[in-house]
Amino acid sequence: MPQSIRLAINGASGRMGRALLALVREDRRFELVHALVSAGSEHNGTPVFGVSTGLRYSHSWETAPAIDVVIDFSGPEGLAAALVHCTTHGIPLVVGTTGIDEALEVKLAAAGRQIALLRAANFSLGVAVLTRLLREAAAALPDWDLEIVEAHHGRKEDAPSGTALALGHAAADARGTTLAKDGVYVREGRPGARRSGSIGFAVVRGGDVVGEHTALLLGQGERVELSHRATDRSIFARGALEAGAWLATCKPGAYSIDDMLQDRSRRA
Ligand SMILES: NC(=O)C1=CN([C@@H]2O[C@H](COP(=O)(O)OP(=O)(O)OC[C@H]3O[C@@H](n4cnc5c(N)ncnc54)[C@H](OP(=O)(O)O)[C@@H]3O)[C@@H](O)[C@H]2O)C=CC1
Ligand SMILES: O=C(O)C1=N[C@H](C(=O)O)C[C@H](O)C1
Repeated sequence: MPQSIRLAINGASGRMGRALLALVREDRRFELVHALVSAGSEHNGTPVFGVSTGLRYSHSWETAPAIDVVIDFSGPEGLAAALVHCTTHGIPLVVGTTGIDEALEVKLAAAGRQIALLRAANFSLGVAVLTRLLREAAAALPDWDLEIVEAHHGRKEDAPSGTALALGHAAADARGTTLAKDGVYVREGRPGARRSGSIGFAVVRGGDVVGEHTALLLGQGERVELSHRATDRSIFARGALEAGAWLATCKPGAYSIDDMLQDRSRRA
């Protein structure tokens, strides 16, 4: 049997981190060698899988052992630190964190020229298909109004979600425009009539909603609704692990989920 992939999870104590730990424990492709949390975390130094395995949560990259791939679901600050470690040591990095600002975007673009880096705002297969369907619908119905509505749990920190923005970028691209030009994120007071060609975003936050996205294509007398509803975080974790196993075999470069799916179907 080939050697297992030495995996580090950045953000290991979070909602996504816990979903990953539950799967990794049963996945013989991987050996979890480092589980990172924030410097102030209550989990720091405590056992990850119970005392018998010896692995403890850590806030330090300096004490990291040899790693074959890092999966990050930590947030922008944690991701910035992971980027430094991965680019310094040439380690492939899977990025799930969303809500990334311009400065970090620039660093990510640079890192994608040095290491194998795969980013996805959403690791579910259903959202990959939804994105393709939306591209097609947005291009086929160029004059219809387009609005993207998303809903998430009340603890989510960024808005609109990374997935909503990725859907918006895909639709804008299919219509030959950009979100910088046509995205509308706030409507309040008397914003006036809807500007033709704009792409609007609406955000719902509350409860334990895992993640829901709907693209509304609104015509006169009819509409198309394309929706995806995640009901279990393990779908994102499973997708991220597939990405990690694949990325560990890749040369440096910036990759997407579509790159992985195409490469795997070519090899099959
Ligand atoms: N691409 C996708 O498919 C998905 C993306 N996401 C995105 O993933 C990110 C995380 O989401 P979620 O798990 O819900 O968030 P949580 O807040 O539940 O988890 C964040 C985790 O990151 C840790 N952390 C915070 N700061 C640092 C740091 N500086 N270094 C290392 N670890 C750190 C926290 O540790 P502690 O609190 O113990 O200090 C915690 O374990 C978000 O950006 C979210 O939008 C979420 C789901 C799916
Ligand atoms: O924070 C979350 O929970 C999620 N974040 C991602 C996003 O911002 O799109 C993906 C998923 O919807 C869950």
